[in-house]
Amino acid sequence: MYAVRYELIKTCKQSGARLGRLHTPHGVIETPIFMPVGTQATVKAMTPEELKEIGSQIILSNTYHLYMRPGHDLVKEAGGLHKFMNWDKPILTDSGGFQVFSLGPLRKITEEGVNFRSHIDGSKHFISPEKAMEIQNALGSDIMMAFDECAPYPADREYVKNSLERTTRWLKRCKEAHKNTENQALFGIIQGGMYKDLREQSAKEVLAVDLPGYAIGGLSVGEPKKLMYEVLEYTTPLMPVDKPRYLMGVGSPDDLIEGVIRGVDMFDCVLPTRIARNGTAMTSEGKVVVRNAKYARDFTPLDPECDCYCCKNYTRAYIRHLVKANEILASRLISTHNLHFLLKLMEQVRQAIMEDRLLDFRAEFFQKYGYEL
Ligand SMILES: CN(C)CCSCc1cc(N)cc2c(=O)[nH]c(N)nc12
Repeated sequence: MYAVRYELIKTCKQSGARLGRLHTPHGVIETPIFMPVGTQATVKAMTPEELKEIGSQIILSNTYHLYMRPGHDLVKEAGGLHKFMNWDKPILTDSGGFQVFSLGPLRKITEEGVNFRSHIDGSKHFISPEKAMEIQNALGSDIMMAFDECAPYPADREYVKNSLERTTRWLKRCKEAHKNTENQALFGIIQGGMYKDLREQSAKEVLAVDLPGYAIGGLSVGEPKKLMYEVLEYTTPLMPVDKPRYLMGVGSPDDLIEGVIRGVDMFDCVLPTRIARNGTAMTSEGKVVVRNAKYARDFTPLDPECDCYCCKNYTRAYIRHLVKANEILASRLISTHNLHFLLKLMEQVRQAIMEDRLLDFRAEFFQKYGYEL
């Protein structure tokens, strides 16, 4: 019996996309789902109440960051991550693999694990699959990601093949080290870069490890969108239909819709909150860079079609003023809007799957947002 169980509700007759429900110890999640990212135990600039208000069903946090600060033992002492950050819905934690590999020259990979220096104070550290599991077990997240290597892009075949094979060996060690299987679900991560035969090999090896869910890693690492869609096209069909499929690190509006059409159920991305802090909003008519002078006397909302707290109460002129004055409220308001925009988009996607019209919805949305089909 797993801690997390996926229920396939319906498949869209027009696109093949899936409508599902993910049952977790902290509640049920309607999929396809976008997961706001809260790397350091907070979705930046947002309170848990505000996240619930805009419809967040689950949030992400990060093993590497919380291990480095404040330490997983402190979070455990606080009663676990849910209690520590006052979030009583599901939490997914990434394993830290991606983060330690992003440290570049500061890290050394061995079969045992990864030696690296802290991005905070340069101190030496070591994370192994076992350590990544110990940390996530201490955090108490509902879904824990296996410790993997996300190969860089581009990367040569030899490197990608050796890396995916080590990721498989690490996955087996993660499963071996997993305590608390009743309350926490371990997801495996399929790698293989942009090579079809290596994706097939990684899928075969990772799916041979019986787990409640699986992710597609190694994408959204700088490759062209078309290449990501191509890899998805031949990877998702290899995955079981009765388990959730999580595409890691993906989150622009077009990528979410294209990913759902290719059979993905779960997504995460820092994009909505990151661009918010740079003063950029996602709106139904495309991006609005609100710091732009043309909005100085624009007394209309960020998005005329949006019913979020920001769009109901503030104008572009006011938000531009806050951005120019580097006021904290600018980040709060634009983050609220951008997250609401993506969560609302996924709600419309789920509705379109229910009505067997997701391809029509894509055409309508792309036309308005200014995307090319
Ligand atoms: C908070 N986010 C920035 C981090 C969560 S998603 C990170 C993330 C993003 C991408 N693109 C690929 C991978 C991958 O292949 N493996 C792992 N473990 N994480 C990944």
